Amino acid sequence: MNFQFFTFLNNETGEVNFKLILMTATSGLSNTLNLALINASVASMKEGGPFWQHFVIFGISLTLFVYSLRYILYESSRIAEKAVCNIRARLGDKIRRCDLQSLEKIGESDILARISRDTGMISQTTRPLFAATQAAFMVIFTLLYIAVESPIAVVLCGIMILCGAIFYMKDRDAYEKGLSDSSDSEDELAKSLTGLLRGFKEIRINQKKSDAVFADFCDIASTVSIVRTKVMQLYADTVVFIEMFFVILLGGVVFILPVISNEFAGTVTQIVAAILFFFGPLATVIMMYPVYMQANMTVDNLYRLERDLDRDQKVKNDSHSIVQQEFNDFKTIRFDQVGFIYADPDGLPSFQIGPITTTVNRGEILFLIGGNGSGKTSFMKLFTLLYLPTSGTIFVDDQPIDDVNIISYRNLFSAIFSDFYLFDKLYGVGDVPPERVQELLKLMGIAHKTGIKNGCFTNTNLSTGQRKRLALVMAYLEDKPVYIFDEVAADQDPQFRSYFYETLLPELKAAGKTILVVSHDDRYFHVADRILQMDYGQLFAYMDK
Ligand SMILES: Nc1ncnc2c1ncn2[C@@H]1O[C@H](COP(=O)(O)OP(=O)(O)OP(=O)(O)O)[C@@H](O)[C@H]1O
Repeated sequence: MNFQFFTFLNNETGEVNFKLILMTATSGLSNTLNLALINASVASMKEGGPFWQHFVIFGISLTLFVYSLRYILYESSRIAEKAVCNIRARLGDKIRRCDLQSLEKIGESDILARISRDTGMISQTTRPLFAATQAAFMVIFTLLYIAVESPIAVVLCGIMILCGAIFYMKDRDAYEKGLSDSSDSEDELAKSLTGLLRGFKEIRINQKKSDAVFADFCDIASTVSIVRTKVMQLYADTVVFIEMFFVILLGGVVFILPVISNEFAGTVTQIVAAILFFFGPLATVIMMYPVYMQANMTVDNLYRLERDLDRDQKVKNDSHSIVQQEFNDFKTIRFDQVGFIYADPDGLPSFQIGPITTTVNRGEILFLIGGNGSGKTSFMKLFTLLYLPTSGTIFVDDQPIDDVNIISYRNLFSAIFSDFYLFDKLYGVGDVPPERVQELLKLMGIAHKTGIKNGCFTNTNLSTGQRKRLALVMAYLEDKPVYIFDEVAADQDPQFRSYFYETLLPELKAAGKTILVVSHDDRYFHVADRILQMDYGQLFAYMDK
């Protein structure tokens, strides 16, 4: 028996404890006691019953049952939500500390499916699974009760349940495979849906593309439907099996037992009542078993994601909560034979950056030029150490950057990449006076489009150029020693472009900032102290003042 799901709940919360198990068993036991008391009371009617003693014990047992059942249902809901919250927080934390390359390898849709769909499944199924565990206890105690009433009856029930279990288990592998296929095909569907949403503009203006994408989406949706139908049909077989099994069990007790044992006649009513009584719980246990298998699989998926996030985590000592300022007064950033290699899906090198040996001085304005695919973006990711070098070392002054100081190094930068994301809150800039934000918005010419309220921008539905200006506002507020601007001026009007190159960059330089700008605006090349060129992954000096 695989207890992975319950182990997961306990690992995440430490609260699947003895008391919870005891309460689950108590709930099963007290309900069996209810049955025994009802049976005893019925039997006592021949001797002048029902007796008040039975009634009192029945009251106590019922109270115990209600209390323990309520306890396990409340606790299991709380534990499930706590476990889900913990794993979401832990995975979220690992994601933010993960290497960019690992994140790119795992893929956004896999992460979204795990953190939203799989954790949602755990939160939905935990309570029913605890209820099924309680039902399993009830079945065991009811069988014990039958054993007390008639040992031969429990042997017959036991044999029949065993045969039933063997028959039922024969589909287990098919069921597990069906669940696994279903989970894989739903992941594919999530990926396809992401494409449909992200590529909305492209497909909306191209009917052929729209039809092809939609056909692909329908194919995947239909695969999901076929796989799910198969799983559900196996589930339907289970339901039919349970109904049939129950009737066979009752028939066996009523027709076979009297033939093999003549002491049975006196207890027939109690035993039939007991079977009728435990049928509900037994059905729950059997029906919940596939759900339990699915829950185990979900836990597997979550831990697989966690392992993937951990595996490529090269920076072990990520003291992320303490952002040290140790490099803020740096004089130089030096690349010593720094190289980076992309690998294709077979692990073979597909594109190489460097090895690069160069020095960036504090307060320099550097322009980076190069053709499409020459490696500019990759170089920026390497410069900021979002990608870790596959060879060579980066030095800040004379200090090599390693696992211990990499977080401080990364915190030197404020970057606007071409695919930047704009948060609508002023995250990570402390308590900035709203007047200062307003002043910057005015400076960037977007004060009429957005403002600041309770630490949030009032509007982020802006044009591409305006969004870049808002990103510049954030970059100013972050006030880092090194700025990286990837084609920030490309979507700006001529006035702002001129302002960006001829006022903003020199002002930042005057404030001691180091700036790397990806730009093809040769009209403004005079602003740069140096121009670097990327070509097939190699860095060359294009112009040096
Ligand atoms: N995640 C990745 N995995 C594998 N190869 C990649 C990846 N990203 C980029 N490359 C490859 O690295 C090379 C350099 O890409 P990069 O994006 O750095 O170029 P770029 O100069 O910024 O191009 P552009 O001006 O078109 O944005 C390209 O050949 C590209 O195919």
